[in-house]
Amino acid sequence: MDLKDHIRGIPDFPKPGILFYDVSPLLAHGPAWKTAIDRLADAVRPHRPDVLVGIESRGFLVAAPLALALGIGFVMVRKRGKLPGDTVAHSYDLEYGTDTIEVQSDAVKPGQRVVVLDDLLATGGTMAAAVTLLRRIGADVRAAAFLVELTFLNGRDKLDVPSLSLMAYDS
Ligand SMILES: O=P(O)(O)OC[C@H]1O[C@H](OP(=O)(O)OP(=O)(O)O)[C@H](O)[C@@H]1O
Ligand SMILES: Nc1ncnc2[nH]cnc12
Repeated sequence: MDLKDHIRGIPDFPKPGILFYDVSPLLAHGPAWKTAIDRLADAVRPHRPDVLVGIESRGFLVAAPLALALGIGFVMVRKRGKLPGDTVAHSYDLEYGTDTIEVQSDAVKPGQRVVVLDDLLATGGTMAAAVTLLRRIGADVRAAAFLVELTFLNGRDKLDVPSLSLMAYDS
């Protein structure tokens, strides 16, 4: 099955000049979505994660079912101000703006092996910020994984962990 058949490119969203890669059709198609999670499970399993981390919000859609498929726990990295209790935060640049993400300080036990999930790798700013945060709370970050990678933005150059993606676009 070609998963790219279920990704839609929408020009000029959220601002002129950006081609938005929309994963909604993939999520809405049961067999394609199951295939995507199965393929990610096969790619992520060799990294032997103790826990998966998802980045709000589209990263949650990937990490939660994948954690269930692998039989391991799921931890949330959220946008600023959403998580209760003691948190650590990190700000970063996006392809179309800036943002801040947070994680609860006790979300991961020191030395736990984690793989971080997001729907899409663009400039890499979001994932690099998540890796920084997770290390600050003691995580052993083993890999980053995505449904879609925009290779022309060279996001993986910002990451010092192995980066896995199911679909790559070069423009
Ligand atoms: O590699 P980068 O340039 O950092 O961009 C990728 C990030 O941008 C999108 O999230 P967005 O902040 O738009 O939020 P959303 O998941 O809530 O839609 C996407 O889901 C990634 O998290
Ligand atoms: N071009 C893009 N399409 C979809 N999500 C994105 N997140 C950052 N850049 C994006």
